Amino acid sequence: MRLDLQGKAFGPRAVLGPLSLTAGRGQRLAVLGPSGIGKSTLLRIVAGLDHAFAGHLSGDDRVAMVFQEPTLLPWRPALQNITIPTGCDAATAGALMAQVGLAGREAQFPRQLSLGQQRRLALARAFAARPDILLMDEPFASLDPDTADRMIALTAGLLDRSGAGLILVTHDAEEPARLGARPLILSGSPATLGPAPTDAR
Ligand SMILES: Nc1ncnc2c1ncn2[C@@H]1O[C@H](COP(=O)(O)OP(=O)(O)OP(=O)(O)O)[C@@H](O)[C@H]1O
Repeated sequence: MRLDLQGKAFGPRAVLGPLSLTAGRGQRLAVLGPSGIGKSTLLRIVAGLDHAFAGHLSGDDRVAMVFQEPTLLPWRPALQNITIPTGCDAATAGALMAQVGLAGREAQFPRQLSLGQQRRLALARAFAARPDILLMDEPFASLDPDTADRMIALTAGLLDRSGAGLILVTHDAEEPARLGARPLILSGSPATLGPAPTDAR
């Protein structure tokens, strides 16, 4: 995947300036920056969810997105929350549920799961789509520290096993290292991408 962005505006407001970003299998990147700088906007462009920008997105990598909110189907049991959106078979979905510690909960509905369990289900669903690049938008925010730790470890393990690349959007300066991701900072107005200060030393 390669994004050559000339600019992205919402109405008269230029949010993102010229920047380039490349990602692929096995490559892990993290995009950091203050609230409102344009991190989610950048990720939505990379995901192909926002086409209203000046520039060019190329590559045929398969992407899967994990949002901060689990965005599950409330009236479908956990297993079908994986099989329906991704088209994967029940055995694959069940194996992924086991890998994220949800074995035995296949028939439960999202409201019967804790927030941490719902997030893990959303993580399993993302990997069921067999992505070349996993896109994550603040996936560990508003979890208690132990639950966040567990989810970070699960994500790292699933990335290792699948070989998928990662673009992580986060506020947390420690998460990139914990996932082995190269930190990039979004800054300025309109915002552009640069290496994190520790990277530049
Ligand atoms: N659909 C939209 N219409 C108009 N403005 C928008 C839209 N989406 C985002 N913006 C604006 O673009 C800017 C960047 O938003 P974005 O959500 O990408 O920032 P962010 O860095 O992800 O913020 P946060 O860390 O708080 O999630 C913000 O000023 C926001 O208000």
